[in-house]
Amino acid sequence: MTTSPSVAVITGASSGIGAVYAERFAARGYDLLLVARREDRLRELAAKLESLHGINVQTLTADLAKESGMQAVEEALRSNERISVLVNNAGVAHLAPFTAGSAELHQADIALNITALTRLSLAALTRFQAQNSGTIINIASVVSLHAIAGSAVYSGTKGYVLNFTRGLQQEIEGSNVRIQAVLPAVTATEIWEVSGVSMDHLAPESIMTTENMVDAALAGLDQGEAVTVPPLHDLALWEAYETARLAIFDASRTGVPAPRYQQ
Ligand SMILES: NC(=O)C1=CN([C@@H]2O[C@H](COP(=O)(O)OP(=O)(O)OC[C@H]3O[C@@H](n4cnc5c(N)ncnc54)[C@H](OP(=O)(O)O)[C@@H]3O)[C@@H](O)[C@H]2O)C=CC1
Ligand SMILES: N[C@@H](C=O)C(=O)O
Repeated sequence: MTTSPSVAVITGASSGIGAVYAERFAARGYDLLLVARREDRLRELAAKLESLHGINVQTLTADLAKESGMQAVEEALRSNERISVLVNNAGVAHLAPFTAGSAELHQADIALNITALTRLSLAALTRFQAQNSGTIINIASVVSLHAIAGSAVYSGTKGYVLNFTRGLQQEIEGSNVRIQAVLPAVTATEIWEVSGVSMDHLAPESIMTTENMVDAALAGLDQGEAVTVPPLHDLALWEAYETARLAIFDASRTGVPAPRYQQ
């Protein structure tokens, strides 16, 4: 009896980081379900990966900032029992002063970066927990840890992705389900043109290729990391940050205002 390959669902697979995740999961023998709005790009990538790797690739054209798009992907995640990987990668950035953006623009960015990621995680994780297997990869950002002028909404959404992932990781502890948060820094993709900041304005030495970013992130996944920061060389910095973060949380359970606030 032959068993069908598992399926990896990759959102935002029509360019950049998502397209490389598609290639890497194809090389690992997965069938794919590729999601984005640009159908021509998805079909082109699907044809290439099918012919290179002999796998089956489905495409789903969906706007994940819209209810109908979210529902279409939720339905696939709920109904296809072969899906064992979800890469929540689709995301958008508009890097400009907060008050220069409209309510509609901010709402659409939040819908894609937060709402869609949350709903697709729910659809996938419900089944993954029931079958005690499956992997979710959530693409956050180093700006999950820091915000600068012009990145308030984008950093806010990516902060959500990191903390949301941390919460889920606590809930699945002890099971065979895996959830990883990936925090890329500057990576050479189209997101920069969309964001309003050209990559030409960035320090060339700070820019990582999509291939290096995804390969490092997958190495982190294979090593069992919960949070992977591909370009961070000094791991001691991360460990100090984690230690301080947890220490502040624990030390805040005093029930008493700190002396500096007592008048
Ligand atoms: N590049 C960087 O420097 C960094 C990127 N990231 C994150 O990496 C992820 C991937 O981005 P990246 O590869 O850089 O950028 P790209 O712009 O190359 O890719 C974004 C992907 O998301 C898809 N997408 C955008 N809007 C929608 C939508 N409304 N519905 C469905 N799909 C959508 C795009 O496809 P389509 O337009 O066809 O819909 C595209 O496939 C994002 O979450 C981003 O925040 C994090 C840190 C750094
Ligand atoms: N995507 C980048 C900004 O647009 C980032 O997360 O650093």
